[in-house]
Amino acid sequence: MVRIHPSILSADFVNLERDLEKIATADGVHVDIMDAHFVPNLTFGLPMVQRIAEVTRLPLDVHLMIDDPDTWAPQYAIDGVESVTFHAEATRDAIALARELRARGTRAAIAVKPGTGIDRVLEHLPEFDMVLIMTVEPGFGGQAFMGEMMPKLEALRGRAEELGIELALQVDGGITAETLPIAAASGANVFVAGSAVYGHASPADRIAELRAAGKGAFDTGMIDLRAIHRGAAGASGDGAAGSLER
Ligand SMILES: O=C(CO)[C@H](O)[C@H](O)COP(=O)(O)O
Ligand SMILES: [Fe+2]
Repeated sequence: MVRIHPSILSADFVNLERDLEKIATADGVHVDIMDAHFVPNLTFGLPMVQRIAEVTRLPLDVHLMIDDPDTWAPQYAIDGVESVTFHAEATRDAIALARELRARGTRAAIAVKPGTGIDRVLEHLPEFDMVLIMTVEPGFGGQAFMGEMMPKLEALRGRAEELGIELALQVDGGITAETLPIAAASGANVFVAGSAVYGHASPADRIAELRAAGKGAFDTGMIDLRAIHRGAAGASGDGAAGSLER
């Protein structure tokens, strides 16, 4: 199933309740928490997430771009929050943190920046409910999609299939009706879109377009699309190499 999670980073923070209503047809709300340390930008914290959870019926997908998630992430496992995503580059102990989040009743997700490899995530895949592959450098909306991250998605989807586990595979950054099918063909099934949704006169129409683009990719057949993408982009396995270290 294709899930569309608009990012409220591109919403009007002063009119957030109104802007949340505009995305009522989505599958979840992507909430970017930035601390001006892990990334060079600042958004908001737990009190805002609590209020967002109160005013929307959609499940929240919290993307923590903060230092020391080992200390702070568990606090975000509140009612209405479906998943808490922390960065591999910021955590001291990804497995202990994932277990703590699951114990608190939320889905545990790990994110990797474009320059970070996925070897350790692959090794411990059953510990996570979702993996977020960043397709831009985290920090800002409106950047261009990095197609060279697709081998990471393919490696993760392949490993999840081998293990027979359900894995949500999320992409964040530069998702549009054109780039979404490329990520879907590589195994992604949860799509974050900020500027594409809120930059459109009708966010609901854009959500429908994104959903149709994703469904089209799955109907066409992922294997065929992967082959087309490889042919077009000459994708190599480079993006999947490396460790979890910065
Ligand atoms: O995590 C993020 C930035 O770090 C945002 O979720 C992302 O940038 C969404 O914006 P856009 O769809 O405009 O690229
Ligand atoms: Fe995000």
